[in-house]
Amino acid sequence: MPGDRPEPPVHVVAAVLRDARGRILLARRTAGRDLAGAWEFPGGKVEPGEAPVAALARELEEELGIRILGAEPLVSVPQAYPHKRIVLDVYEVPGFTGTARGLEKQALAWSPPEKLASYPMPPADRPVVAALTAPARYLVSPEPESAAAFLAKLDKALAAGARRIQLRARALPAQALAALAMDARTRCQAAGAELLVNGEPGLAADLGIGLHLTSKQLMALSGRPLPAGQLVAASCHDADELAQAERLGLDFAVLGPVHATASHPGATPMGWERFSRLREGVSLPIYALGGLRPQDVATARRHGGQGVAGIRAFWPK
Ligand SMILES: Nc1nc2c([nH]c(=O)n2[C@H]2C[C@H](O)[C@@H](COP(=O)(O)OP(=O)(O)OP(=O)(O)O)O2)c(=O)[nH]1
Ligand SMILES: [Mg+2]
Repeated sequence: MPGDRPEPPVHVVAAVLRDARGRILLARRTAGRDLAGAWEFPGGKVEPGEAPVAALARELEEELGIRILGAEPLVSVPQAYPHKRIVLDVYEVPGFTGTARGLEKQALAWSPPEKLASYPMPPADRPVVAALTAPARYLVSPEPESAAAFLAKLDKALAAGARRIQLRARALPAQALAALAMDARTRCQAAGAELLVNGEPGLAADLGIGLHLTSKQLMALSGRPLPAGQLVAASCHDADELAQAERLGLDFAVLGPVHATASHPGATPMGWERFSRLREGVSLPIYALGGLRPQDVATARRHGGQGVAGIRAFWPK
């Protein structure tokens, strides 16, 4: 209907609580409620007029019997469910007093971060788990001028902490690209970083590295092109592409352009509001791309993003 506005989302606050061993607390939703049986981050709905952190403190006192000593924003995930929309606003809690107990008869579990993904959770929680366990920045290589120059930059980027990198070299002949990807793989492995190659499923399979699909490749596929455990990502610009990325079981997507950018002058920027609305329709982790800087991670996280992706601004000079 023209002018029809969707219901405003329900604001939900939830906490990342850690024990002395770094494990994170999950609570199981009890029978008879929506999403019953799913494991979630403890929390609940913000009441009218209530500040989010006050709501968080109240919910954790009611549900777990603890008092929090602070709360730092982690990620705020807009998510559309069949009968409602929510914003799952998640905070890192640096400390708390008391012992967490399931005061509403809910089961509790302390999970190491790397095991979180093995718990069945509501769709809105997948981006939260990704924010806790995967890199906030995704570096996309500028078209390499020479192999040596590219590898020198890669070394610098890895030394500066880059942990997820896309080798995008659309102009290189196949053999030169394969050689460069092998050298890059060695360096990324040594640094504990992930490497994805743009647009080359065969090369990714041969080298056992990740694959970043163009939106055109994404839409032509009918299944996931590499086994689970080998990263597959895609460039997306709209709801159909994101839905296809989710259907294929991809690991993450890049969505943009958020702002105008010199590398894609013809594309219409979507802005943060549209980024959030598109994010709502899928539960994939999504990097924002387009006219962003590495320091825009917090802004991306406020709109439900995993973080930011970029080309020039993201590489050491
Ligand atoms: N607390 C929490 N809620 C989540 C998570 N993921 C997710 O989709 N949700 C959804 C489930 C619910 O639809 C909504 C939270 O509502 P709720 O029913 O738990 O709220 P509440 O604790 O205030 O409980 P109630 O008194 O209204 O039953 O958010 C999560 O990780 N933690
Ligand atoms: Mg609750």
